[in-house]
Order: sequence, then structure tokens, then C-alpha cells
Amino acid sequence: MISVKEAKDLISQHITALNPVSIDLAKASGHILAADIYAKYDIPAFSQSSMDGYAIKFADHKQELTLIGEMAAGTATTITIQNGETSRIFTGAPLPEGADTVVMQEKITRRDGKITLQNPNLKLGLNVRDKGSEIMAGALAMEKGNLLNPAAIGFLAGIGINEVNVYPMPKISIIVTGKELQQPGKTLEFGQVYESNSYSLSAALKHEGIDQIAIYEADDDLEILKKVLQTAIESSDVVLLTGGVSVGDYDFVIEAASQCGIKQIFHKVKQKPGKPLFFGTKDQKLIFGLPGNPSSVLSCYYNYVLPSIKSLSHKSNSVIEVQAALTHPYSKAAGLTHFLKGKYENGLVTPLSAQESYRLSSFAQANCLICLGETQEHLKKSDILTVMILPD
Ligand SMILES: Nc1nc2c(c(=O)[nH]1)N[C@H]1C(S)=C(S)[C@@H](COP(=O)(O)OP(=O)(O)OC[C@H]3O[C@@H](n4cnc5c(N)ncnc54)[C@H](O)[C@@H]3O)O[C@H]1N2
Ligand code: MOO
Repeated sequence: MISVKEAKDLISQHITALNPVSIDLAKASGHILAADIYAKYDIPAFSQSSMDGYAIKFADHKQELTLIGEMAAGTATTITIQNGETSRIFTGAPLPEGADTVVMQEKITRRDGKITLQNPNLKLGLNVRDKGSEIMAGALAMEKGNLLNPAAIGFLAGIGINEVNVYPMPKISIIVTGKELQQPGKTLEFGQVYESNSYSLSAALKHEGIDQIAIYEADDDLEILKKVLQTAIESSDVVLLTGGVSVGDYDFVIEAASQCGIKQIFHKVKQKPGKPLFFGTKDQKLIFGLPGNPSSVLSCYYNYVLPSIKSLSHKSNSVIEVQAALTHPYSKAAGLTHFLKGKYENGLVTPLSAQESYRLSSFAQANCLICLGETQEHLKKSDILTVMILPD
């Protein structure tokens, strides 16, 4: 059995980021940019007004001006103002030829087509957005490696970009194994349990913006499992199996993986929950055999799967580690790293009740996993521990 650190190191040694793809900007939110983007146009594409008011020549601002026309946002034609003239103008509209300044409409008096300004603070160029002031054609608009957050998406759309080169999100297959599984909403027959692993995993993956998720169910049968696993490997970048990785007579994941040509990187980690965790690769594809207990599945997801799928998409791990003081004494046996469902607040952390791996009730309340090292046994109140803050 290997340690948690060895397991994490082995996984990261086997990850190759996915090849960049070109996608619609509208679908690019949450992706990492894979190539620099240069502006194709000056933006704004023309000098434009930032206020509703009057376009003037600044040199004329002390005199009465004659109103000669109007510029509205979206107008396709322009006008020219001469000395002593002004034009009505609205926010976003192009400045008329000859104008260099805009006066807000609240700061003028208008009588018989004549305008007088009452704006002592007026300056040359006030309320004008210069052509190219956001970005000039040819300038670097965004560097590769940037996360395309909502503002980045809006910025790129605003400079006329509609397609971007990004690191894709991985396609994921989830295979739940077990003859005992019943779908929520149906009646539980004797011996059945409700299938929850595909629900928790899909929810966690969707939270990361991953939407290409295929879910398969496989009976406890080697031939069926091999067939499903083969299909899943062919159609996805990452395969998550749940259940069937332990030593029982009906645990076929290890054998199916081997017969499908998956190279075993490790099986079993010195940890609780999730001791029988399996990790293998086939070509560049990652295959995780997550121990079937619902809490083991999620604990292994946050420790191993999430950092891996982030790396595939060139992202950094979103599970942040902090140090926190224990609020109550806690004891465990030496030998395994324990990940406890906990509540973290203001530098203090409390292990929740119901830590058993078949239970999710405490996980549903937890905002962190408390990491207790292999050799640690008796922890005292105020001991400082490493805590993994879970994504919302
Ligand atoms: N003799 C030993 N027995 C077990 C060991 C061991 O070392 N020696 N390890 C135990 C540990 S720790 C774990 S964890 C489990 C993992 O076993 P499997 O991965 O083979 O999982 P299953 O036996 O298929 O299922 C375990 C448990 O989880 C329930 N389950 C499975 N899939 C789902 C699902 N999709 N939704 C909800 N619940 C699910 C299943 O009914 C079982 O109760 O092995 C121990 N045994
Ligand atoms: O590792 Mo198992 O998840 O302890 O029950």
C-alpha cells in the first residue's frame, strides 16, 4: 500500500494536459485560454460620447452655440460642426466631425435652437471615449493562460472575438457497479440500496463546468463490466468507476481494467476512507476505481480526481489547504491518513459526527476535509491541522 502523497505524485506524473481546441466564445466560460489573443480592431471603433448631451468644439465653450443636428447611438451617417455650432448627441453615439468635447444636457440652457453652457469644470475631451482607448488594433488583448471568467468573455466579445483557442474540459464517464443499486424514486426491494454515487459525482463535475458526462451502470459481472469499461474508455478522457475495487468475490474492477488493457499505476492507498482506491491509465486516459462507499467516493474525488481533471484543462487545484486549530480532542489509530468531514470557521475546525464511509449526512454538512497524518493518533484541542476547504 502506498501513502496519500505517493498516490498523488503518481497521478500527477501520469497527466498530460488535453490538446487545445477552438470553440465558440459563448461556450468558453470557465476555460483557460490556450493562445494569446490580439485585437483586430480599434475599440471603441470611433470617438464616442459617454453622456447624453451636446457635442461641441471646446474652443467655443464660452459662446452661445447654434444647434445644427443630432447624433444618435447606432447612426450610420455623420455630420460636421463648424465654429459656433453644436450637435445633440446621445451616449454611445459617434462624435460629429469637428467636435472634441461633450457637455451633459443637465449643464446647458437651450432657447430657440441656441445653447449656452453652464459648466465651469468643462475640459477639452470631457465625456468623450477616444477611438482605440479600450484597445488598439494589433495590441495584445489577452494572454494565454488566462481564465475566461464572465468579464473576460464579455471583454473579448466587446472587441469582436467570437471564437477562442482553449484547453478543453475533459469528457468524463461514470460507471456505477453493483447489483444492489436502485434508482432514487423507485421502491427499494430487500437488499437494494439507492444509487447515489453518480449523483454526487455528476453534481461535483457540473460544478467545475464539465458537461460531457456519460453515466453507465454495470452489474457485478466481469464480461458486462469489461464491455461498459471499453465503451467508456473509447468515448472519454477520464473514467470514474465506483464500487467493485475491493477484495470481494463480486469485485471485478481490477480484473476488468487489466483485461481492457488499462495499466495499473496503483491499487490501495494508506487512507480512510477510500483505502482500495485504484488508478490506471490507457494511452492518455485516466481511470479511477473509486471505492463504492458514497463518502469514500467523494473523499477520493476531492483528493485525487478533482486536481487531475483541473490539470487536464490546465487549471490549478481549487481545493485550498489551510491550517486550523482543532476545537475538540480526537483520536485515531496510527497507520492510515484520515480525511474527516469537518466544519471550518475562522481558523477553527470541528470534526462532524457520522464519519463512517457509508454515510453522507455529515459530508452534506461539511465545508472541509480535515487531514490527519498516517502516524497521528491522539490529537488535543488546539492542535494545528491541515484542512482542505471544499468547493461550494
Ligand atoms: N475484506 C475486506 N473487505 C473490505 C475491505 C477490505 O480491505 N477487506 N475494504 C472495505 C473498504 S475500506 C471499502 S471502501 C469497500 C470498498 O469496496 P468496493 O469498492 O468494492 O465497493 P462495493 O463493495 O461495491 O460497495 C461498497 C458499499 O458502497 C455501496 N455502493 C456502491 N456503489 C454505490 C452507489 N453507486 N451508490 C450508493 N452506494 C453504493 C455498496 O452498496 C456497499 O455498501 O470495501 C470494504 N470491504
Ligand atoms: O475506505 Mo472504506 O472507504 O473506509 O470504507
